Amino acid sequence: MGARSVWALGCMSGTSLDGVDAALIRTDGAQIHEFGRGGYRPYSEAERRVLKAALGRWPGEGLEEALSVVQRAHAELLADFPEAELVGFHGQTLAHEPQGRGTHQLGDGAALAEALGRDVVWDFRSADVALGGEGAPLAPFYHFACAKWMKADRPVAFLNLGGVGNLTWVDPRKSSPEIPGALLAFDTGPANAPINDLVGERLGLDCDRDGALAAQGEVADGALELFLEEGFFRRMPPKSLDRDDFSLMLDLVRELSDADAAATMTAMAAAAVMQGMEHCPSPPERLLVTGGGRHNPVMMAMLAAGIDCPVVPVEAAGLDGDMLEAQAFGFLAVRVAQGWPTSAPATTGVAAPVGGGQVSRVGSLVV
Ligand SMILES: Nc1ncnc2c1ncn2[C@@H]1O[C@H](COP(=O)(O)OP(=O)(O)OP(=O)(O)O)[C@@H](O)[C@H]1O
Ligand SMILES: CC(=O)N[C@H]1[C@@H]2OC[C@@H](O2)[C@@H](O)[C@@H]1O[C@H](C)C(=O)O
Repeated sequence: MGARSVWALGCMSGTSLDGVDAALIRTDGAQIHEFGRGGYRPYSEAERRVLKAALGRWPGEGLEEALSVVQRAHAELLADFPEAELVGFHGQTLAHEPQGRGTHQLGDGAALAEALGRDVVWDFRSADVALGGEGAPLAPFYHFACAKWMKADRPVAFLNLGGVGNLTWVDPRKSSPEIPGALLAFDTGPANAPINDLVGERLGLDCDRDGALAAQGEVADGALELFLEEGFFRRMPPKSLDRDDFSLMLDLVRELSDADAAATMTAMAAAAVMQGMEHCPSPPERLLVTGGGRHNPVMMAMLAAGIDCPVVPVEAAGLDGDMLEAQAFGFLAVRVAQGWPTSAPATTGVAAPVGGGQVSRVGSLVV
């Protein structure tokens, strides 16, 4: 493919199970040349129930209905983007045990390529896990490109507050042409997923919108301390999590009122990030927050109170925090098509830099 810049369409169905994001990005897999439009296809209540019931399952474990939800949602959304030359299809993570059974993103990229008539890159995480890596997070190489795009000249950190949280520290002054040099990345801990589960179970809500419930509650310090005793927080990065690895959180807040439980879980997500910040090799100039959690003012205020550098949404740097992960998988798709790595020892703990992803070609990309 040389260093040609292509319009890639990245699509992400995240651990929050709210829907599929898609975003266009023009890139050669090293630099961001232009951002394009994005789109969103929410899952219906019934679809979300099907996906939730499929969580924790592996291929061959009765996933036909969930697969058809994922395929249909993506095909519908992606049909609105005829200008895409290449598609990066993350799929829906159902299970993630990098040191155990592997990692499982539901989705059939070959079928999607046929349905769309576009080349599709998919199954981004398996190769990394096969080489001893965590398989996640994979956005860090894209965060590095964002730091360059922003013309950052000092270390910055990116925090994604999705269902799970993940942090990337990047020094934009150091890099090689194909592998970003100075990076450290890892999952920080649970973020929105347990809060969604709490308010879903107790109040039938999708999420604690704008932190309205948490704002009325008191943080239960005892529960917060027990949470921080989890072994995950003593592990050195790189490290990653499955969506429900911290299901004990619901037990820790079971006796609390709705508002106190929401406040405590929000504080848990923020405290996990504060612990994570201690791993940064040097203090970042600022912490740029992406993902749905940046819309939660209670979570953002807790982070700002506990972190030494400014904590701001990525919009402060001209980026789009609702689309950044989808853009990341468009960017990574181009890297895979180039034969370039998508992860490295410092981002996933993989033995050597590796390019994940299967490529299902139907010939849309002129190389
Ligand atoms: N206004 C808001 N107030 C509170 N929470 C919000 C708001 N908007 C979004 N969220 C939270 O953000 C979540 C969606 O975040 P996002 O789309 O970044 O997650 P995801 O991509 O599914 O997860 P992951 O990054 O773990 O794969 C919602 O499910 C909700 O919990
Ligand atoms: C296994 C998996 O799907 N992990 C997701 C999840 O959601 C956030 C966090 O946990 C991160 O590790 C990853 O997603 C982002 C997009 C990543 O790979 O960078």
